[in-house]
Amino acid sequence: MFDNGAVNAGVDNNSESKLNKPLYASFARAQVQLAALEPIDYFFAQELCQRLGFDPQLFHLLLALSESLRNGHSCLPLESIAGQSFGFASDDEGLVSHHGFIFDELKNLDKLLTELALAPEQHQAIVYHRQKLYLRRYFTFEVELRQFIRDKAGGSFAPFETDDIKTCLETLFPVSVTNKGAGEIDWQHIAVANAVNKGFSVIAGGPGTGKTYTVTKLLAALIMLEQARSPQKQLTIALVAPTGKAAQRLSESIVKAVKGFRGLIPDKVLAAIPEQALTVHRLLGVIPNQVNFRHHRDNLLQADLVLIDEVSMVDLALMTRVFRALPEHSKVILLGDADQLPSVAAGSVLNDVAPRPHPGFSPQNLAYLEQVTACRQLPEVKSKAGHQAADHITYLVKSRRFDGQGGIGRLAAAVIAGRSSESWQLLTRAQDEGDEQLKLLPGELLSWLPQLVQQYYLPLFHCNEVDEAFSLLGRFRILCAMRKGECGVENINQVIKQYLADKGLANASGRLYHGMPVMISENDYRLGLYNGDIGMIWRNDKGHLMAVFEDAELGFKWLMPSRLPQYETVYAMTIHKTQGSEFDHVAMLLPGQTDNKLLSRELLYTGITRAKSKLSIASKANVWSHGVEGRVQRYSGFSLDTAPNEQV
Ligand SMILES: Nc1ncnc2c1ncn2[C@@H]1O[C@H](COP(=O)(O)OP(=O)(O)OP(=O)(O)O)[C@@H](O)[C@H]1O
Repeated sequence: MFDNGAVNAGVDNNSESKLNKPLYASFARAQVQLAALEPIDYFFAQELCQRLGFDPQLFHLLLALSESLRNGHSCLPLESIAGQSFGFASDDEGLVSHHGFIFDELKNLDKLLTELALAPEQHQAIVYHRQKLYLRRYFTFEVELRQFIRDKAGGSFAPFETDDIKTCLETLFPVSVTNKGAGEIDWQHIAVANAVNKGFSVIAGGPGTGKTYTVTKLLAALIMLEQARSPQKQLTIALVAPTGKAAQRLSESIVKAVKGFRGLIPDKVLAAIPEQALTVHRLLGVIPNQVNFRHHRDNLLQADLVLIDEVSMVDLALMTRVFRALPEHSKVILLGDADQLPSVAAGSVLNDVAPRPHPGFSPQNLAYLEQVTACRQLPEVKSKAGHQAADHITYLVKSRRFDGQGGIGRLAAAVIAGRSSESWQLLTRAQDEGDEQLKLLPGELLSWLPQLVQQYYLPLFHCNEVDEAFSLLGRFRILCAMRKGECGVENINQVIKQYLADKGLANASGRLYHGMPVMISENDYRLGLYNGDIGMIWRNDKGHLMAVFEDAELGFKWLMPSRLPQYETVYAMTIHKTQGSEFDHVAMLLPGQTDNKLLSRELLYTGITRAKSKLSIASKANVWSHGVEGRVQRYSGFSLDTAPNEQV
């Protein structure tokens, strides 16, 4: 069946026996018909059809659902596939390699799934709800998370007096520019005012918009107000981020902000702001070799407030687990940049809770904000229906790092807005216009790569101390869109290793060498090393080659290389893996061809915004515009604004 070349050939829609028989004789036969089919999709669909019947439409819906989950969606909306072909592929000449399968129209698919009784209360492994098909696990996560957030947003804590908030804000924002003139709203001031009386808040904004600066003032505000209300009470605050690197950056930014606030904010208040951030996994308490954490709904965390940074990287399942482990009274503050790539695993929590553009505040919230900040220019929400999720979100818009004139900031803004020709012009003209920040690298890899290696990687071999080497390593990184191909991570790392080996410094055949930068590619909870952690191979005082990693408590953690979990060399890394990190100089390489599903404006934006002061890009014009025009879309059924009985 299906392997005679015709689309949907051999499907007997009327046959009684069809529901008992697998549609394809084997996985290999299915692969002949359907392009990009993975074993997991096939066996998932087989397994479920054993119970639900081998209806061809259902079987292929299940394949599509499994593929959706692999691609990070939390569900499969029927409208995204109804009437369309699935698994079809042809080559450049139009020669068909996989005939695929054509899905029925929406109303027929809807009828089929409705009749199968897959509603949430039916306790099937899959759920059909509001024309979306889910794996029950993800449906449950969405329902749960939405309810948790709504409960927090509903506020089960004692609010502060408005006058006290006003006084506190006057201390924190003494020369507020809130009313300086039209369009000059100080969103940092508004963000603190907005979050200080809520149980759930999101502060979102691009790089350098002052998220950490603002949230440090917010923590100070909460501590001041709490100390005034109950002097004996010490707020327990947990600062967390999804990766070790992001946690380290959060700690550093908070320390810097606290230092800058001395004199403005009482020392007693600043002393109560924690400066050490943890990874989300560490907060929840990893149990080696188990998916469950030490903290969960029956063993709650002790926290009055949990601040989660870089939320775009946190997936749906992990976020739900954090909320499950929180006591009822604890507040949650999420920080992140919703324009960045979503999490690797399924979900797009930040995007789902913080829709853009901001629809405005509800009249009630607006009145409160006007009262405590004296700002009269805030946007009011147009529609008054539903739950006011937008009241819990504030966007910071002004970058303090990129002044709007520098190339990196302008390029990032043009890319995320999808303005492909403008962004390409920024790149091509950068040289002529003397832009110090941007550079378009010439086409041939070997015409520019050696110079960057000499500038940034050769000096690693001349460092006497390991901390000097780490600080050098943190200054520059090559970011690739992909792993494979000439411009992929694997090839670039090999080319650099060979170049260094030719100079007698590195070892290109895979043996360890002094000064080799490595990145961990699997979590090892016992060693406290996580996927994405970056370290170096370094000769210790005794002359032994050791693996060394920066460590928040120890300074450096030294390990025998034989103990390392899986790792790879890291002169170049994927853009995906650099989320949560920044470098003074970034060189970003795009593939040579446009036939690449990974390219998207979110990917380019994430890569661009990893650069603090210099960005060099190697790309062809057509690949660049293909990337800027592409979008990452994540399907989910999650919305905070629907009424409770509408579920998800
Ligand atoms: N209102 C302000 N006045 C002066 N400096 C500010 C202000 N807001 C932010 N900054 C400075 O701008 C820089 C970036 O701020 P911050 O690190 O808080 O931004 P962020 O949005 O958290 O950045 P990231 O992209 O690193 O997450 C810091 O040096 C900070 O001290």
